[in-house]
Amino acid sequence: MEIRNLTRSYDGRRVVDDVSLSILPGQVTCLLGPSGCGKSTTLRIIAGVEMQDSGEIWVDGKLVCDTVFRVPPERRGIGLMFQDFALFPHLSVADNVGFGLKGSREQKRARAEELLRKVDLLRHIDAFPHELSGGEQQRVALARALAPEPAIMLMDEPFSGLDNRLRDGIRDETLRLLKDENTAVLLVTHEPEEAMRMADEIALMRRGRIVQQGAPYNVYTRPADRAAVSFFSDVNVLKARVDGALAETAFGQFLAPGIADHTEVDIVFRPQHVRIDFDRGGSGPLPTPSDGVAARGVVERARFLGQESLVEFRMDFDGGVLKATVPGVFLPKAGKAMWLTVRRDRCFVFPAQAG
Ligand SMILES: Nc1ncnc2c1ncn2[C@@H]1O[C@H](COP(=O)(O)OP(=O)(O)OP(=O)(O)O)[C@@H](O)[C@H]1O
Repeated sequence: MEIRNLTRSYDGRRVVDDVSLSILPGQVTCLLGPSGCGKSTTLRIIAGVEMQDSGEIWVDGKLVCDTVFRVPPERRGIGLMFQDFALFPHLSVADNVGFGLKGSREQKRARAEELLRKVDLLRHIDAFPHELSGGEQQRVALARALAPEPAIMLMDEPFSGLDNRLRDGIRDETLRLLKDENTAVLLVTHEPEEAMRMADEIALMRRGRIVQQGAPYNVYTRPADRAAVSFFSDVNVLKARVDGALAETAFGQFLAPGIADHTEVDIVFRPQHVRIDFDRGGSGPLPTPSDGVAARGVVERARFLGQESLVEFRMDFDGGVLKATVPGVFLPKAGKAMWLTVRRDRCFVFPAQAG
């Protein structure tokens, strides 16, 4: 499926702004972004329940809709799965799954059996929805959406109604089934973890626009801007000014290629890329090319978060706070002086943003 330059405004405000995307068979593309950025509107336009102001949607080289021509939703070969998926309460599991299918009763039953076996619910084929747990109902909804063999599946926050314990298992199972059926998937979510877990491709959306697109690893390690870094994790930000393609900081110099002299920059890095060293008689580790210069800070607070510990330092050089995470348990006492260094290859330098 190819989406070209979709635009949609409400009351003069563009909520979908020139969105283009390709979605391939057997791949999960995640539309990831904060609440209100236009993800659901994009999905509703693709589903055909909402009209765009401009732009086109193509499937398999055929035009599905532009501003004049429009294939109706039910003839687009698109399956839908939304957060508030509703099974028909008065129909059995088998009839729910077979609902959108053509053919004889036996054929519908056979397809329902095939899919229910795949989601491991064959034993519940004659049960009614209220007899199933939330997670089981979700799997029935997935089987129902996949039953007509849609070439494309649109999923809008499909797992957000489930409790955490169930969610990981159902996500993985859903992924396996979608791959098995070679479906092209567009999944909308506001949770970076979900996108990282599910996606072959992430399209990061902000204020109606796609600001970055790529494999999860690339989007995470080569973010387009400061907001893209902080969307995925906590960040630390150092302020500096460029001089001769270098930005001078208490952690030493950072390369700022392509940024004009005198530009204010943000040097952004994640807490897991801060290294902590103990104070040795008032000094820290010697400078290295990979870690730069050490800067002194005093522990303000340390908390154990389960897999890792988060330590906040009040830094000597500007009185600001920097965060560091350390795997396992590391809970130094407040007031203890330590030295921080930052992995150079994990820092991003961007022209400064306000705030
Ligand atoms: N029918 C409508 N009329 C007017 N404004 C709308 C309509 N539908 C959506 N909007 C507005 O468009 C913006 C984008 O909404 P949309 O639901 O696409 O965002 P989203 O990224 O999916 O957010 P969420 O994750 O919270 O659902 C919001 O500000 C919303 O208030």
